[in-house]
Amino acid sequence: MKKVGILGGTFDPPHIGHLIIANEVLHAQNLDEIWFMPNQEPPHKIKSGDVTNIQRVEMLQLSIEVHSAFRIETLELDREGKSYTYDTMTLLNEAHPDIDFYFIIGADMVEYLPEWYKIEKLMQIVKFISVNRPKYQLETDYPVQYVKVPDINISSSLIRERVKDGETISFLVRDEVKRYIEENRLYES
Ligand SMILES: Nc1ncnc2c1ncn2[C@@H]1O[C@H](COP(=O)(O)OP(=O)(O)OP(=O)(O)O)[C@@H](O)[C@H]1O
Ligand SMILES: O=C(O)c1ccc[n+]([C@@H]2O[C@H](COP(=O)([O-])O)[C@@H](O)[C@H]2O)c1
Repeated sequence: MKKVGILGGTFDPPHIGHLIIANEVLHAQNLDEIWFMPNQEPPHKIKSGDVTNIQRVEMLQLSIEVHSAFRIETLELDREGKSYTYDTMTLLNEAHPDIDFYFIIGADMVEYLPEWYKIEKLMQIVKFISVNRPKYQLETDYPVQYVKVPDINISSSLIRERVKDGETISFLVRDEVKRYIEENRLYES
């Protein structure tokens, strides 16, 4: 069976933390590929409203082109409403019976797991891999594997605040993404 890690996210915008954790998990778990999966509506927070789905996908494309094992899965963008992972993984398992999926989450999402939609059933249809994230706890009663990554204190919120305040985002996102944000005047207000 092919082993694929799914990094679901809002990617508003994608930053180097996403790339680092994807690469670390790819190697630590001997996965074949990582699929970056932008959500339509994040179940637990509100998108910034500054970007379109197409812009988030374009920034993801610019981010992942560095790695031949990185792909984008746009399935959640075809569905309106909140992107519940249970619904998505049911569809992905049906569409790819030859693939063993691993859903990758940062420690902030581990803390939130008890609130996930149909969490008990979700745990039965996909394996979870967690990674550490500064300021969040990894303890959970759910059967989640753990991959230790270098602590990365970068978030999409930080990038948005920096742009709004006219501060640098160099090296926090890929240069191509920085240029895209500037050219499209994203996150300025
Ligand atoms: N610096 C990081 N360290 C570990 N995990 C991270 C990091 N940044 C993002 N993640 C994980 O990547 C996934 C997608 O994150 P997302 O696209 O929501 O970015 P974010 O930085 O958390 O965004 P925001 O600041 O807008 O909440 C989530 O599982 C999140 O926990
Ligand atoms: O299904 C849920 O209830 C659920 C609750 C919180 C987060 N998720 C998913 O977890 C991934 C990371 O979430 P986010 O919002 O931090 O980008 C993303 O794919 C979300 O759709 C899913």
